[in-house]
Amino acid sequence: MGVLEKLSRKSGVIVGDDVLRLFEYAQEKVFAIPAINVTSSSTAISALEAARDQNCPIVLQVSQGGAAFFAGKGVSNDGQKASIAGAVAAAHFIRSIAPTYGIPVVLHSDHCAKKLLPWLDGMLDADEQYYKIHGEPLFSSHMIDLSEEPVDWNIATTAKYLKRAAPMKQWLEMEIGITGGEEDGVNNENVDNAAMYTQPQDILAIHNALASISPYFSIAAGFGNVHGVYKPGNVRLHPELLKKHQAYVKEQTGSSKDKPVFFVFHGGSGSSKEEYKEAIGYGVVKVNLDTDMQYAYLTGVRDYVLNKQDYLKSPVGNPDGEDKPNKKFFDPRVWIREGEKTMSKRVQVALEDFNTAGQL
Ligand SMILES: O=C(CO)COP(=O)(O)O
Ligand SMILES: O=C[C@H](O)COP(=O)(O)O
Ligand SMILES: [Zn+2]
Ligand SMILES: [Zn+2]
Repeated sequence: MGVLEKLSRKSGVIVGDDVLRLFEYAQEKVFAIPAINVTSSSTAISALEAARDQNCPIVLQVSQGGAAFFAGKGVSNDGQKASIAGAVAAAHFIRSIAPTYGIPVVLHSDHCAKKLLPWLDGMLDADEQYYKIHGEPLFSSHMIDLSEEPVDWNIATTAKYLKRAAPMKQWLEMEIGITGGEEDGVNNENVDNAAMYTQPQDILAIHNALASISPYFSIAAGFGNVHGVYKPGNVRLHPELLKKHQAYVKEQTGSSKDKPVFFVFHGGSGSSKEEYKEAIGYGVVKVNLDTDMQYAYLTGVRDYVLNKQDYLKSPVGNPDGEDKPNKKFFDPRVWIREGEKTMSKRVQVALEDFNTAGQL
């Protein structure tokens, strides 16, 4: 008995009502799905492998910069061309490989600020083209992040995008309240403290505006979240705000649900198990993790290179003999694999922390 019973597609990229059912089930069983930022086939499979081994669903997401990296840093990103092409390529790769891992996968795109909207427009064009052929969008979901703009404009523009996504039953995640730290080169390190903590009235206004269009949306509400990892004590999270938002929306809308809102936890790296647990208890269904994964991937590669340095200094010749070839040490499948293993282990820790493990 698990989430697979609720899903029409049990393996590979899921869309539409399956995404809704997955998040509903997560709220009911009080777990969240880690959303792992992927920038390559290698990081994508590291996350898939972890979810397969823990028998659970996973969200894979590409940021605007990550998508450009997928396309290749040597490609011009004028007009978001590289970010669009890279996101589409990542989506096709993930769609093609995910069934091999035998788990449901949500295919998502991360923060899209106002100046990056041409990127989202380009992905939506690809979704609509895919929909014409396959009856479903290429991506399960996208994020729009107009949290730095005036609230009214944020809500009205998000609603416009949800209207475009709705006929495809595509999920849209939006942001209100600014996530601190850095994202896509936008520095929010000195942002006004109050702007980082969302007000319940804003959540209600969003809920009312979006629920009348489509049920397929979630809110990344600021509760002190910060991207990146900092010295302990520098970030103060207030997940209890999410509890207040749920109670306020329930009271104001007369909803029969105790958790009428699907929340997303941004800046998941560096938080404590207690913070995750509390936030998940208040209806967080997705926790974004990037920085911890970047570091985990590095450690495997770093330790390999440091431990094997005498075998990596030249193509031939190592401590075992000056004529010994080093090919089996510098083959990228060997050292990149070490990064995959350490990243995969870190994803597994998240799957346990968020109570995702074993939920299939
Ligand atoms: O929120 C994130 C991506 O949107 C990830 O944040 P971290 O890098 O802090 O894990
Ligand atoms: O926004 C948060 C994610 O960590 C994405 O980061 P990025 O823009 O450096 O790829
Ligand atoms: Zn943001
Ligand atoms: Zn984020």
